[in-house]
This record gives sequence, structure tokens and C-alpha cells, in this order.
Amino acid sequence: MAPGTPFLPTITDEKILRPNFVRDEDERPKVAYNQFSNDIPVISLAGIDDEEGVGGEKRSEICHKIVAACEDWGIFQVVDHGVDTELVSEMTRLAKEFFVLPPEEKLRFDMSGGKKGGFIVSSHLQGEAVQDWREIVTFFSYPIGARDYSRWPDKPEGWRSVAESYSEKLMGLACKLLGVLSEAMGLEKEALTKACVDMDQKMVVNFYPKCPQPDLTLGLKRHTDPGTITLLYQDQVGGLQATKDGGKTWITVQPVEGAFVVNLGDHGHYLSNGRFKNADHQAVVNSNYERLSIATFQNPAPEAIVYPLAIREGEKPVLDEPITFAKMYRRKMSKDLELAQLKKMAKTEQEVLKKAREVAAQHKALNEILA
Ligand SMILES: O=C1C[C@@H](c2ccc(O)c(O)c2)Oc2cc(O)cc(O)c21
Ligand SMILES: O=C(O)CCC(=O)C(=O)O
Ligand SMILES: [Fe+2]
Repeated sequence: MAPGTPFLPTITDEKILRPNFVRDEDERPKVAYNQFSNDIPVISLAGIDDEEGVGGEKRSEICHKIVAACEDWGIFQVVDHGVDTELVSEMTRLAKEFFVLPPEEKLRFDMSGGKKGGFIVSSHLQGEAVQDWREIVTFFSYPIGARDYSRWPDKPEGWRSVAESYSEKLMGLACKLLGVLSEAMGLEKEALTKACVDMDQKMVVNFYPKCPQPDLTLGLKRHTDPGTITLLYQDQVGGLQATKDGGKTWITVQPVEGAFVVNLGDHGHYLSNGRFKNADHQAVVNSNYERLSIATFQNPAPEAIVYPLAIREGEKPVLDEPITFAKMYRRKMSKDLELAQLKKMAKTEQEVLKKAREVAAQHKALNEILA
């Protein structure tokens, strides 16, 4: 590796995890990457476009399943979703090929200096105390007019055209799902997409290399997504975990060939006045296999106003006042950072206290010997 190249999890063969990847005990994985659960429903979308009346029962059955999953977990999987299998496998092939490029090629898109889009180790959040065991490449795909292709990978060949088709198809699928949720809230089909004003879409390709000590770290720490809805394509390795009891118990989502994992983010949660959950999730890694996932985040425009669209009888609004998505996002990110830094300080304090106790015990022992 050229001198000065930053540490990349893809190119190390170290057997001991570096300390900046080691999580506090309470954050470490509790369930194995391949101990799969079927608690998260897998929903076929075949028939979702049927008109009301003849065949309409199929649509209403699908809608019921989606709504129940959103109320229970805020996360579900979809199959028969209409996104071409060939397109998905082309996108995943290119994504895998990107991560095996030499470091200097990936680092042409380095975004650690605060660039909007590109390649980075661990996270979009700079200044986190502990790093995630992942490399990502991220690019902004909607609104189309705002695309900055200079921050999209230009290798492997074909990236741009495949990513463009993939992003268009996923935008369509996301809008379809938001239509279902709008209707479940008693609103017109377009209500949620309209609340996003001009919907943003951002792709994050996550690559989780094999890890020497996977029990000590996470591929992606526990979080909720900030936006409206996220569609995640994952390979068959496994590692996505969800919790609905604040992190006491975790389940590993069973990978399903060709499926998208759909989860609601904070914006979806607030617009439904808390009726639909913002899925609390994380990704764990392992020492046997590398893993790839592609997250498509559907977010409102930064200036879109965030406030519940439907407040049911007897409910209080989950937000005190309307705020813009940009403000909501900034607040979330600075809260996340603050929490991580407080934890780091508390850890340092604990270490200082522990040292002080050890020194005091040594003094006591010495005094006893000398007495
Ligand atoms: O990478 C992610 C994952 C996710 C996220 C949210 C909040 C966190 O504190 C965190 O560590 C991860 O949602 C994202 C949202 C983005 O806008 C960009 C991302 O890269 C991500
Ligand atoms: O890779 C995964 O399984 C989770 C990815 C994720 O949660 C994200 O990118 O926000
Ligand atoms: Fe996520």
C-alpha cells in the first residue's frame, strides 16, 4: 500500500481489530449474523396494481399486510416487486467490482473532507468515536437536475447507466409503497410523496469486509434512517438486524433471494404521527464472508415541512411544531454525534476512575507493608 493511504478494512490482514473499531460491550452483537428469524414479513406485491373491483381484493390484502408490518416493526420485505432481476444483478456486480478496485482508485472519490458523495470508510458522520467495519460509496440520484456526476463512480465501466436505471426503478417502487401508506392514513394516494415536495434519493452501497473479531464490532451501528422510506437490497450472507424493544432483543433478517427489505425512517414515522414505526436496526459482520448491501434512501426535499399528516382521534401530535427536513436531519445527526462523544467521555472517566482505584489500592498495600 502507498505510504499515507488511510486504513481500509478491505486491504488489511490484521488478526486483531484496531481499537477504534471496538464497541462498548452494550453495543456489541447479541445475535449471530446467520441466526435467521422469520419475524419480519415477506410480502408478495403481485396484484398491487389491480384496480378496485375485479381483482381489487388482492391489492387490499397486500395493503393490509404492509400496514400491519409498518405498525409492528416498521420493516418488511417485498418480492414480486417488478424490478428486473437482471438490473439488480448488474447493479450488485458493479458494486462488488468497485470495492475490489485498488485503494487509490476508490480514494479518487474520497469524501472524508466533507464532499457530497463518494467513497469513505465507516460513516458519513465525521467525528464518531468508534468506527463501523464497512466501506461505503454513496451518490445522490434525485432530483435528476441536481445530480453531480463528478461524485458518482466512473469505474467499473457501465456504472452510470446501470445506476440511473436502478435508481429510476426504485423511485417507482418507493412511490408505490408510499401510495399504500397514504391510503392507509385515509389520505389521497399521492399525499406522502407530495409531503416530500421534490423527493430526494440517495444511494449508499455498503461493503462489509470479513472481520477478524466480529464479536467486538458492528458493520453499521444501531440507528433509524432519517428519511421517509428506505429500500435495501442485500446479498445472501446475512447481517441486517432489527429490534423493537429498544435493543434488548435483536433478530437477524433472513435474506430472501431477489427481495428488497423496506423500512420506514423518521420522516415516515412523524408523518404518520408515530403510527408507523421507524425501524431500529444495525448490521453485524463476520469472519467467514464479506457482505454487500445497497440502500436507497427516499428523503423529502430539505425545505419540506415535517409534521404529521393525519392525527387520529385521541392522539397528540408527536412533534411540537412543524420543522424543515433539513433542520430535523441536522438535529438528528448532531444528537447522534453528541451521544457518541458523551459515551467516549464517560468511558474515559471510567478508565480514570479505575486507574485511581488501582493506585489507591497500591498505596494501601504499601502502607500496610511499611506499617
Ligand atoms: O449510512 C447511513 C446509514 C443511516 C444512518 C443514520 C444515522 C446514523 O447515525 C448512522 O450512523 C447511519 O442512514 C444514512 C443516512 C444518510 O443520509 C447517509 C448515510 O450514509 C446513512
Ligand atoms: O447493510 C445493512 O444490512 C443495513 C444498511 C443500513 O441500514 C443503511 O444503509 O442504512
Ligand atoms: Fe439503515
